[in-house]
Amino acid sequence: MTAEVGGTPALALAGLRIRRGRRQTLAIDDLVIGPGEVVGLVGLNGAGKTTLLRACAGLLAPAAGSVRLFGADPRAAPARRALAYLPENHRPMAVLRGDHWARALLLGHGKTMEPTALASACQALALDPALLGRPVGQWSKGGERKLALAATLLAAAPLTLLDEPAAGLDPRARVALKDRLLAARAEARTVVLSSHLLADVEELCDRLLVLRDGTLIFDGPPAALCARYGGIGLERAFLAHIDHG
Ligand SMILES: Nc1ncnc2c1ncn2[C@@H]1O[C@H](COP(=O)(O)OP(=O)(O)OP(=O)(O)O)[C@@H](O)[C@H]1O
Repeated sequence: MTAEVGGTPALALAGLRIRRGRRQTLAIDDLVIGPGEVVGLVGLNGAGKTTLLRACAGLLAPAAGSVRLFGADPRAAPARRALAYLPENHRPMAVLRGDHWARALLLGHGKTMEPTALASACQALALDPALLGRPVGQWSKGGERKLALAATLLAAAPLTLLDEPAAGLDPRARVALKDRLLAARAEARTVVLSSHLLADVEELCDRLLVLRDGTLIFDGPPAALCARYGGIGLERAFLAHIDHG
């Protein structure tokens, strides 16, 4: 467990157990994320990253234990107001215009949409705001992802959970996303993001969580994991830890 940075933790898990049928898919005994931390969640396919993020967002009922967002149950109104969550494969109805979808996403986070702010948020993610008046079904998948990210980040929630935010983005958009996340970090917002891109996690995150088979096997700065394996680089250190840690 890492101590909270100050005040109420943004996220606190205790004795958490998530099951699918009779199978346990997640077991986290103790995890505290303080306000202002930017945390990278990594693990091989099926390790439990999405399950953990969904549990934090209050979308999975724990078989045991608790999840607290700023001290509140994630399904309670105060926690919902503090949270912005973008799932991995969030797809809109194809007939929805981009700006209408963005409005719906923001409403879901309790925010109203300022058209100029949305246009700037799109530009900041290398998305042409001229697309906003067109049905999303006519956009590329990367365009949809950029819009979903723009609206989620525009919510400026105290806690943002992003499931593989960079998946499907081109290099320009990925760099733009990293700049937006670095800006969120500078504003002391708490962000937890899952990713398979270890270099991005190393660049963005103060803290790395490594999941293996639904359990947390590393919690600390990315540099500490590299140092443990003799400075072989984060990706190789991650794999060494998965295999032997
Ligand atoms: N709908 C489902 N029904 C049953 N089991 C599921 C379902 N979704 C995920 N699981 C199982 O839960 C475990 C964790 O899956 P999860 O999707 O959380 O992993 P992940 O780390 O996000 O994987 P990936 O990197 O592939 O996205 C896996 O064993 C997976 O098979």
